Amino acid sequence: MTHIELTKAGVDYPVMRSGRDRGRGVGDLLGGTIFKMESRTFVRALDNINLDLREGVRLGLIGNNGSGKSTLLRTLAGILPLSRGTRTYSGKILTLFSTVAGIDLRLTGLENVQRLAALHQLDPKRIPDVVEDIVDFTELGDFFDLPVGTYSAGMRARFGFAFMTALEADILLIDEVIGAGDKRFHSKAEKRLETFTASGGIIVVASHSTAVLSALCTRAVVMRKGRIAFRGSVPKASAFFTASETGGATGDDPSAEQPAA
Ligand SMILES: Nc1ncnc2c1ncn2[C@@H]1O[C@H](COP(=O)(O)OP(=O)(O)OP(=O)(O)O)[C@@H](O)[C@H]1O
Repeated sequence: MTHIELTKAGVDYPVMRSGRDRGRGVGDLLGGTIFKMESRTFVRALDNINLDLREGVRLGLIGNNGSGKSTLLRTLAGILPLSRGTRTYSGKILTLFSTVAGIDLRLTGLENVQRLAALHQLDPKRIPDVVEDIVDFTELGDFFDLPVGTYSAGMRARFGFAFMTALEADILLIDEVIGAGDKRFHSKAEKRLETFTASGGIIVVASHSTAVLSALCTRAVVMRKGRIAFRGSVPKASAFFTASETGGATGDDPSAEQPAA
């Protein structure tokens, strides 16, 4: 059964530090927590994260700059090792971080699909169908035969999303890149993600846009200084996030301690 789970997970980045102590920023909302241990400096980017994601979940991550969304996605993906806690998963994980890993900006959309298909060991017989599906979904038209480097950010988001969702993944992890797409793309993406989770897939999307998360996700967690400050429906999480930005919601939400999403 497809699942991905973090238990009491934490990530500390070791950093070089020579600057003086400037104290906390306004409201102390930005970034993780800087601390010293044995004369070395670290940024605690994730702390005590409990997430148990099961089949059919579409989870959004929301939070200020530096609150830990990208670190959490990379931890879920297994790209970053944990400093504490455990990660277990079953299923094939694919990521869409800023762009598709392995893409060559000098090659056309079509050439990239052919290359990436080989990289992902796609059955060559499937490539024509995948190409047709991507052309249809992205609506790139003649741009499909131009180098991907000539695409706008939103066009690249369309291309990357269409390619990743055409592969047979169980868990999709998507960062801010999705926010570059327009409304039409988000509504097409929503339908595709619905189908993906209906057949048992898991999706985690990080975005600053509550509109994007409302369109793509059914649940959300609010990250704050590397911790889960709130978890619940997307509208409730958005309201909590907005209130916390204006000082109306402080401290971790008690429900955040429940490993459910
Ligand atoms: N390579 C790194 N080395 C040291 N610290 C890092 C590194 N990457 C991230 N951090 C720190 O980890 C914390 C979390 O960063 P992360 O990129 O996960 O946040 P984010 O929520 O994705 O931010 P944003 O919304 O700005 O993209 C921040 O304090 C950041 O300074």
